[in-house]
Amino acid sequence: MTLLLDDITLTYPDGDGRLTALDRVSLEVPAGGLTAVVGPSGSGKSSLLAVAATLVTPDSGRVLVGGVAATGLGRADAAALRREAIGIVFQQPNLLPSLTALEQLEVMAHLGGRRVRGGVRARAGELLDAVGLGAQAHRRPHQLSGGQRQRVNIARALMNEPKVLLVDEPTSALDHERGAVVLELLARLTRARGTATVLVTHDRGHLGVADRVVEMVDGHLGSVDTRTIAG
Ligand SMILES: Nc1ncnc2c1ncn2[C@@H]1O[C@H](COP(=O)(O)OP(=O)(O)OP(=O)(O)O)[C@@H](O)[C@H]1O
Repeated sequence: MTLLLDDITLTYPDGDGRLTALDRVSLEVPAGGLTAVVGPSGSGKSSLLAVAATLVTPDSGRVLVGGVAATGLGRADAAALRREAIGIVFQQPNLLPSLTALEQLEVMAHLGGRRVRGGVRARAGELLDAVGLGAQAHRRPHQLSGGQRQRVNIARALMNEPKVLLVDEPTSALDHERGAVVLELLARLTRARGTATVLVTHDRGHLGVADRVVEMVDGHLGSVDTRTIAG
């Protein structure tokens, strides 16, 4: 199993007590699988992604990335694991304004501190082709549409060949049609590149692209029958 969350409990300080954001949550995502997480506001979806990304340490439970324990690591080891094995796509692309699409990807490889097979530039160009932006490789963010920026964001997250791809509301700034293009792309890349992908989304209209849909309710995770929410 490429991403395994095992019996995760996460609490936050809340006045005199603690608020339980994740209550004994377990989730398995295989290589090449896309799991969508839906659920009401405040149900714990972002907390789940933050724990999977090793950005937040749970009170109890284990996170395994490619069979390697990601919980209980020191700060430096957790940062190295994130750089090498985890790609993160946030809601807002946060591209660097002065860099071209190609350069946004190249920077990631240098931050990763390792040689990318076939050369950094070649890989960046290949990923931009894969997200349909080969012709826009030399444009800066202000010369791209919102959907195109989000596609650069996804390509950038894949630059260091992560095992796990964590994606938070990638379509929130896009209309339905452009959102559909981004999610179909995500599903295709997940299968082609064998990432274990977790997608948090409010948008139930596009869940057909997922292999599996789970629902967070009040910190608990349950399965959803996609046939009941398709369309
Ligand atoms: N840093 C924090 N400190 C205290 N409480 C927090 C913190 N972050 C989140 N929470 C609380 O934990 C619960 C889960 O929040 P979380 O952000 O994971 O939900 P969500 O499902 O992602 O919500 P949304 O869809 O609105 O983004 C909420 O009750 C929230 O208020």
